Amino acid sequence: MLLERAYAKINLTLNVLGKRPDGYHEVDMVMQSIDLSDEVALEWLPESMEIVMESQATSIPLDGRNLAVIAAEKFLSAANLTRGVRIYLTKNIPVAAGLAGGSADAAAVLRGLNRLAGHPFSLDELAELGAQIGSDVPFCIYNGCAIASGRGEKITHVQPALRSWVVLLKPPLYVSTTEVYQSIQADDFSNKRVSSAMTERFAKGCTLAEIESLICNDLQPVTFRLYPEVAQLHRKMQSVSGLPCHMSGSGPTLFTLVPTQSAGQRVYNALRGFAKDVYLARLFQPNSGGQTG
Ligand SMILES: C[C@@](CO)(OP(=O)(O)O)[C@H](O)COP(=O)(O)OP(=O)(O)OC[C@H]1O[C@@H](n2ccc(N)nc2=O)[C@H](O)[C@@H]1O
Ligand SMILES: Nc1ncnc2c1ncn2[C@@H]1O[C@H](COP(=O)(O)OP(=O)(O)O)[C@@H](O)[C@H]1O
Repeated sequence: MLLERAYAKINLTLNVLGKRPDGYHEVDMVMQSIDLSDEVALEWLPESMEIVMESQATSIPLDGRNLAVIAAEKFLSAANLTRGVRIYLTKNIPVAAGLAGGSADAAAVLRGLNRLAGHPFSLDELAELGAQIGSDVPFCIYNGCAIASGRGEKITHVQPALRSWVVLLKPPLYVSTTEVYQSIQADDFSNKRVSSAMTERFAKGCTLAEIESLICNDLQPVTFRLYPEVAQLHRKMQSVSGLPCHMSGSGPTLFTLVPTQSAGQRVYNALRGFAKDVYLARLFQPNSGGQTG
């Protein structure tokens, strides 16, 4: 049995630059992994050609619609393998939350099967395969901090990254990424890419306070219009924490960055007074040696 971790992400910047002829939106984002993670266990099935998926999670399909199963199918076909696989997913990342949980699971399956099969693909090749599954999957292959452009699949690694903790609040509702992108109006588009300004500040070793003013998300007003209860929770989170709060991806998860674990614990305790799904996590960088394919 081989274990692979699937890390959630937050968006430190998310600019939507326009709609493309293929129906996707051109984006420019600073993506950052956090150490809130799912665990994927994988093994070959000796006497079966099936992909068998199991999980303790009750809120996601465990059949061919699961992104982990789709990833296994893609991998086997690209590697020209006819083998059965068992996937056991321990789900900790909240679902449909703007944290790329499904994409992270798909990426972990690609990395894990690549290890089981003796590394037929490089990480870059796995990212290309991942792009066929979803726009966020290539980033989840590498983890760490990156600028993501195109529809989100073009990855430029960023080093050094920000060192910080994050407190997350997941509002109790389901947000569809497709619905949010479909609800964008002309005024929501930005003509600027904030990502390079932010990563220049990382390189200068700027403090969290100096980075804070650049955190942005063009999808935030869209989701707030669709779900006013998220806007209301955002106001409450800011007033209770006394800190600027932001939305990740298409939402609805809200987050605030804090410099230390103890500061994070104080904010966590305050938010737990009115919200059930609150998490304290650390921004995650893979080992300096990087992950192997
Ligand atoms: C908004 C973001 C920000 O990181 O994350 P989440 O909120 O999903 O975590 C991503 O852009 C989400 O990427 P991902 O969740 O992989 O989306 P995909 O499966 O590729 O696309 C789902 C649907 O979203 C829309 N879509 C997605 C990406 C993009 N750049 N433009 C789009 O218009 C399309 O309608 C597409 O059919
Ligand atoms: N392994 C998976 N984990 C979570 N969601 C999954 C998975 N496979 C498929 N899905 C579906 O993908 C959709 C988006 O889930 P998720 O990736 O958690 O959202 P987001 O990208 O907003 O963080 C949900 O409708 C969910 O049912």
